[in-house]
Amino acid sequence: MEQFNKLKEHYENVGKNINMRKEFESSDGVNRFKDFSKEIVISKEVGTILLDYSKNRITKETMGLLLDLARSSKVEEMRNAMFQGEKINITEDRAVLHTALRNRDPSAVIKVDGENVIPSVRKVLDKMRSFSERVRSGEWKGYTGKTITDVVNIGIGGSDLGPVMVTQALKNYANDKVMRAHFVSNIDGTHLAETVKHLCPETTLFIVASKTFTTQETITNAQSARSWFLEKIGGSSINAEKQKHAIGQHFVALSTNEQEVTKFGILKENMFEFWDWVGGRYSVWSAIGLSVALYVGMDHFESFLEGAYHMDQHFINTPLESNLPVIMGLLGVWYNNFFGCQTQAILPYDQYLSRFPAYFQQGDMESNGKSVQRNGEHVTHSTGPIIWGEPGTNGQHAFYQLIHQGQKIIPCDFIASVESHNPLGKHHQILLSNFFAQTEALMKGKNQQEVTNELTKEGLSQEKIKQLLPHKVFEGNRPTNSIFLNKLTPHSLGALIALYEHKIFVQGIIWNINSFDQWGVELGKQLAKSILPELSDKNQISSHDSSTNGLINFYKSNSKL
Ligand SMILES: O=P(O)(O)OC[C@H]1O[C@@H](O)[C@@H](O)[C@@H](O)[C@@H]1O
Repeated sequence: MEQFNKLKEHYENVGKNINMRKEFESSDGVNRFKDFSKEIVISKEVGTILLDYSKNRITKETMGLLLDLARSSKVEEMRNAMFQGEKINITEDRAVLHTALRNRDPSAVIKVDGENVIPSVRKVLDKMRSFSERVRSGEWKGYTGKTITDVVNIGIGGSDLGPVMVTQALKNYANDKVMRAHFVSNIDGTHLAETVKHLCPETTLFIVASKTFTTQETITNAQSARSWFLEKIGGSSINAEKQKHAIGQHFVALSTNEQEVTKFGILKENMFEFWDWVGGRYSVWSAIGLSVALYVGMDHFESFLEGAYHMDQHFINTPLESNLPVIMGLLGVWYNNFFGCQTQAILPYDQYLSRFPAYFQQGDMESNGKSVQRNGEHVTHSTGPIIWGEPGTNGQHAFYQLIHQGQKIIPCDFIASVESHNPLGKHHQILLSNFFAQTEALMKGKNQQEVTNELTKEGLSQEKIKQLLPHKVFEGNRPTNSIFLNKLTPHSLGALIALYEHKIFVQGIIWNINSFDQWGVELGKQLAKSILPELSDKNQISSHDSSTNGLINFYKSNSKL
């Protein structure tokens, strides 16, 4: 593509030689923050989100060329198509409408196959409100008449990671005396066993969360949870009618598949519906968010939706050059496709956001980990990066060494809030001083002269200085974005997640891939299903490759089958 070639040329002639420190120290450097940062107001109460992207290897020309690439890749047209409900998920023939779930415009009309989806969305939200209020207030009782104190969300992937991350992020808005939230995802029996160990069946509500309601891990965990529950309440000593009543009070489902839900034994009225146009990894805004609503209350959940809606509005209405998701998406393309960077780190300086990187590992890698273009042809360019990260400052004492002095360029997103929920004396200022210092250090580095001066000041001999010098030099020029919130609230969290969702969208469009299917997760599932029956007896097998046979036969010989 012409724009790609232009960028390639720009990279060769300018981009690869950009030295950020020199740019900041040049006469124009004082304007660099003003030129390469954007502040958007997300709400009056919550304030703004600031994106500082000045510590990137870019010039104004780079940004201009990247924006041309976005335009020529039809980012705006595809964005509008997504918001309007066109079936842009072509391999599954589905619309992509997680944005409809958080649309707060009372007169919104968004049609899929000629039908406005908004009334159904609002109906489910109403149902979530009335249910969560009844449970939280104690009006909804367990089978022995006790108030529910614990919810266990059983789901995996998109039916788990969102609720896990958001409940963790909004812990400050919850009251553990009203409700505690637990999550079971892994098929490893340990996860369920350790979770229910200290729970009382009379006061526990299980939420079975699965879009398809056929996911092996979730259904098996749900069946085992039901067995645990029934056994605890008296097992076969209580009659079928009583069992049915008890299940009705303690099991609800979040799904698109009514048939499977009722087959499992969950009452239709206890099912919270969503639709095939909600992708699993984009489903926290749907009924999948029920555990969040139960944990923090529906008002906070709706405020979370509102924050995302604000970011949606920003994404739709703002010119590309001031559009946060577009800017972040393009910077990612710049490093991925021109510098050959393989990974992208997400580093929240906020303990509440400790699962944010893990959440976007699925969000980004399941969306853009593709090798085939929308038209079925193989891509000839690099696509989705490897996403990873941990909260600061923990990461600093673990893997930042490689970011500072390793051979790989790792673009990093630093995320922090001006105001902390737990400032604890100086804690928050210490945290923020690290947030500021790291991006400065990564950009600036420390040159030979600076190291020499420092060591001389310490009184080291010339010989020792010579020995240490190469080890203590920091090349710098490591790119970072800083995302600064006023405060982590349901509202700003919603906006932050939507920012990343749309960034992923922009990149998917530029790479011309379908960000909304996930065929890559199927093969392993299929093979596991065919291997499972082979594990039921001691007979040695030879139906696989020698490695797989060897592993299975080792298990068979050594287990107590
Ligand atoms: O919500 P269910 O249908 O159980 O799927 C759970 C997860 O399954 C995985 O294999 C992926 O396809 C994810 O996108 C999905 O979120």
